[in-house]
Amino acid sequence: MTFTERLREENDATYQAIFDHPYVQGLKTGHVPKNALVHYVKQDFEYLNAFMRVYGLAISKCETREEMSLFNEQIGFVLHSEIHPHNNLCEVAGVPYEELQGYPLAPGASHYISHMMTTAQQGTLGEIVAVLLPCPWTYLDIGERLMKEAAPQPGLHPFYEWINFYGTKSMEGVTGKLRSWLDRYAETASEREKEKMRVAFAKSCQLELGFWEMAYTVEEWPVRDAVLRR
Ligand SMILES: Cc1ncc(C[n+]2csc(CCO)c2C)c(N)n1
Repeated sequence: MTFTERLREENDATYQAIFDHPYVQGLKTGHVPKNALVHYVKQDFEYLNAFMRVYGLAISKCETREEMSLFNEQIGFVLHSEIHPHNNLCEVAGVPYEELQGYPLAPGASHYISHMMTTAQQGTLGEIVAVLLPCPWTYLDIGERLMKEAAPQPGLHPFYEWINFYGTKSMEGVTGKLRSWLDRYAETASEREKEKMRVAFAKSCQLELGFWEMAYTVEEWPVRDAVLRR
């Protein structure tokens, strides 16, 4: 069993809980409350900014052009392609994308980003890939299962674009590349480093679940007005 196969197996219950989450089930049936769509896009816009910064920190630790190229490619993908699924959710919510940018992070999103940033600042490249991998991998899992179970048709299913984006080749490509790099890093990592990779990966899986919950419950800080909009 490869290192990443083991990670997938160890976190199977979390993957399943993500798929069963009412937000994801709503994407399947085509019914997600408007305020949950809006909150998700606001938070995810900021999450993607943080994700690119983490790739930037990863580049600062690369020793080869091949590694630099992998992370550089991914920054381009987030910048230019991840806007499509966001646009789909905005269209269903009936709110322009531009209105959902620049909001403060809600607790769940903040927690996830802090976990990624801390790992990026303190960890090895292997730990950084481990912290990032659940992001494409849990979305690929959701996308593939929704493609099968909802079999969405263009023009008929409101979330066709979203499901199609995450359930097809490009997500498989990103996930496969990050997995093969992580498997490679694990081959030469010490037991202690591998343990850190396992913890980083497991926490990110849990925080992915937390992100859906944050969006579904429209989670805010306890004293809302005390957190200023940037
Ligand atoms: C909370 C959250 N988790 C995962 C994704 C999906 N995603 C974000 S960046 C990226 C590309 C990785 O290089 C992918 C697949 C998301 N949008 N929001």
